[in-house]
Amino acid sequence: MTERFSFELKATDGKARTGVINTPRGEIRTPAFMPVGTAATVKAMMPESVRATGADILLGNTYHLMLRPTAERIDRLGGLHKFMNWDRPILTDSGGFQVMSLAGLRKLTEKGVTFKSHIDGSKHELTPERSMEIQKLLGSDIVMCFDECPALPADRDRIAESMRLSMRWAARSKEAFGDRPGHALFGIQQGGLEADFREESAEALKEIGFDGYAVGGLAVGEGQEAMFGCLDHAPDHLPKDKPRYLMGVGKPDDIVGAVARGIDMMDCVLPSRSGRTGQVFTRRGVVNIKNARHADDPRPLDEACSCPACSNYSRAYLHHVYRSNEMISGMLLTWHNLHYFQEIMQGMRDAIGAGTFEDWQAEFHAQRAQGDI
Ligand SMILES: CNc1nc2cc3nc[nH]c(=O)c3cc2[nH]1
Repeated sequence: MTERFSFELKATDGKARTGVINTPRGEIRTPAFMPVGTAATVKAMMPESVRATGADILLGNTYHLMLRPTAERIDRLGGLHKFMNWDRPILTDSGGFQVMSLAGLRKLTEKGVTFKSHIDGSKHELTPERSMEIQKLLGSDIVMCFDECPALPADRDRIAESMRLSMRWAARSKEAFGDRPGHALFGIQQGGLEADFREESAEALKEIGFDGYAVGGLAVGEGQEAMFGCLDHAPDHLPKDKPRYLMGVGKPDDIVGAVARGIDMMDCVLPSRSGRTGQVFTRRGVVNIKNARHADDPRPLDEACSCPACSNYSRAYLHHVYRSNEMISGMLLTWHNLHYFQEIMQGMRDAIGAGTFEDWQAEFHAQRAQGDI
């Protein structure tokens, strides 16, 4: 077990990379997908089940936990790992993105943001310094800089102004983070879809120096074509020897396309949220389990899947418990979706290691039928 945080690049295939991030709480195999554990739980999953799907690391949300139960209470109770019974690595985001998408009555200044809680309307402030303090109280292994993620579409002036504010906040985040062996601080590249601003942001972050670099400002409604267009150049300016984390992505084909463009880590609520709304991801495409055509279908969701849902239950059963609004529906479908997302990651890690990523991608796309299956 290492006391330090380090990234080992094991192999590359084109722009795709595979490696291992070593942390005091265990290793993270890359490319890695992080299930989202918003309020100290990956919804509908026990932590041991999250691990059983193949996850090495999960994500916690600063915004939600600072409001309820508060970072101070989690610290008094031994930190987030102990609190939620997950002893492997946790990455926490810095809160800015959730403030802009969830909170009420927001006021943005050079200092930070003030806002009203979406839970009880109480007033709060987030600054780079406060975000670092909260993430330290939570005990997270990978801390994210406090940044501002502009809504797209936005004009170039707005994108530049926002990116430059985030770069000043990145420097303040680094200053406030201090020197914490075994813990990592990741900078977040901004710049919208503008190649010149993306390069300027990367240069600013490298000047400050971070343990890893996120590509932020994407998966905000720009669509896959625009996102991939940005990913065709944005990661190129980031250090090759540090992990690259694309925030908030995504659907299976988004994930594959991002890895093909040099991304090492991703997170998304899609597999868990979809597990609760009956949307099931399979190697042949999406199954909407609420569709009446499944009512008498004795087959599993996916014959080739080894998860508990596919091993022990029929589509007819899963259709029934979804329609009956039974809790086991969210449990089984979430488990399946997370299992499938981790299977995609393992497939890519193996293919990149073997130099067969092109063929793997071709097979991945060939298997996907259109629409419901
Ligand atoms: C679901 N899409 C999405 N989730 C995000 C989280 C983020 N956090 C910090 N900074 C970001 O730019 C950022 C962008 C994001 N896009």
